[in-house]
Amino acid sequence: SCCWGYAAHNGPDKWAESYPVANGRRQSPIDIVPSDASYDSGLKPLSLRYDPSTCLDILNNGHSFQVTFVDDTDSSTLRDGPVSGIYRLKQFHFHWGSTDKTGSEHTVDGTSYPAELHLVHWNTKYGSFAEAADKPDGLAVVGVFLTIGADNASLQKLTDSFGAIKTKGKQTSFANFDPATLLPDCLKYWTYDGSLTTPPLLESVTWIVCKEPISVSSAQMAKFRALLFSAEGEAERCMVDNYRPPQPLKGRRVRASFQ
Ligand SMILES: NS(=O)(=O)c1cccc(F)c1
Ligand SMILES: [Zn+2]
Repeated sequence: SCCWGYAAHNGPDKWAESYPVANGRRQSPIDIVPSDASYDSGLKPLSLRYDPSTCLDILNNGHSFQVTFVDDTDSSTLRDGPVSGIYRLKQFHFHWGSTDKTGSEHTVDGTSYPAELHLVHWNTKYGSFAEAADKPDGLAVVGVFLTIGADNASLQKLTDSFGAIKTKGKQTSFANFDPATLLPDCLKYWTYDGSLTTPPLLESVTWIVCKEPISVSSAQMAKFRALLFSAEGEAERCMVDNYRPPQPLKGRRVRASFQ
């Protein structure tokens, strides 16, 4: 009944009670079926240009951990790809599982990854994230899958700060982090029209899901899972399985930037 979450009483199956758009026509995430995606030669390469000095802080918001950026200039932007205009980076965050078998929001041919990174950008034609958040072309989120492998030095900078943000509501300064270090070498992507994957589930997102994953080690995943959904002084609830399962495609087309 209270705030939304990922537990049985307030999780994805209950969200439609407070957010009827949960049953809408362009909900996210989806299962991406590569053989059903159509190559679109009109899709441009992604232009992601980030300025590490715009990195502000890292926060446990009770649903995930999030790194927030100063977005009052065009220093950190997404251009081209499937979008027109300039989109500014607002924040990035992750979704992950309780085991390495599950955790991503998008799936590929029904396969889940242990985690998924979301880099959230807003369309500068709307002046602010808040104004852009409910417009059909308001947001563009780049999704990057994480796969178990070698330690990821860039992720290590994030996990090293987790001691200061273990519980809901904690935040700490986080400077000079370059989000480009979290991107795969190859920026081939799938794109489709979708939504926020958490309440308010607004249908305002152009999704750009990278085909190539980045690595994360099992030890690093264990650190993600040691974060807490709960606030200090509350009964400890490990922050795991903070992902929404795939939603119906409802006639949408998924395009590929590659053949
Ligand atoms: N998980 S997500 O769709 O990227 C998202 C959810 C809520 C707010 C936001 F800015 C991004
Ligand atoms: Zn997300």
